[in-house]
Amino acid sequence: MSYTAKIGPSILNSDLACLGSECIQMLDCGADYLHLDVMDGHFVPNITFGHPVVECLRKQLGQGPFFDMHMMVSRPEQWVKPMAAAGANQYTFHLEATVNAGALIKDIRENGMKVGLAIKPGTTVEELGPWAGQIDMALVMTVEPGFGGQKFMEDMMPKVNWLRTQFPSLDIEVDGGVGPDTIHKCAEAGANMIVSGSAIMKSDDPRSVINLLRNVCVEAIQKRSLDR
Ligand SMILES: O=C(CO)[C@@H](O)[C@H](O)COP(=O)(O)O
Ligand SMILES: [Fe+2]
Repeated sequence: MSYTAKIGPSILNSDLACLGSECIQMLDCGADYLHLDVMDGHFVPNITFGHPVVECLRKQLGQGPFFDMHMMVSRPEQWVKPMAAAGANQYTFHLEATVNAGALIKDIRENGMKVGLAIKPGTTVEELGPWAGQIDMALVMTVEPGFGGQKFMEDMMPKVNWLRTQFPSLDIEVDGGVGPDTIHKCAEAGANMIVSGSAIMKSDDPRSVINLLRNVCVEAIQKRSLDR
């Protein structure tokens, strides 16, 4: 068991006019990484930002913070090089958005980034399975991608459980509606990379929320290791 609990705030619902300082606040509050949601208005019915913003963030924040790019875009192949040049660390693309996941995985690696592979709620985890040995992280969406602040879909947990059983060392991320009320389900199922947007951003005490999410995850990881 080589994975650890990591909390990645999603800055989608933050004040995007102050993106840099919002990210710095999250890191100061103990975030392990930043989950940056890229939407193209085509793969999802919303638009956010692209690699020029990521480049500015990297300049402002320095080399330290880990940027997990959640690419909710129709042609993920198109943005690999620009995102790598902008300073992205991990390129998480959607399985539904490509016809050649193998070539894309190779390209992401050749451009020096880690590989994340995401599935929407309607995609079965068995479709992701064949790629799991070639990626760094699997992202199980727990809402329909496109917007922050939606209700957590508990019926996605069997996917997480299946992945944890089949791939004991894989980083498994959950994203959508995750906060203090839903973290236990995610942690018990085996998720270790926790994306949380509104629950952290809207809290008066983001540090406590981040700590709570991490503690629940750490406990679940310890319990799983004792049960083995
Ligand atoms: O990718 C997405 C939405 O498509 C997420 O990263 C959300 O932005 C997370 O926000 P909450 O659901 O936690 O508010
Ligand atoms: Fe996301």
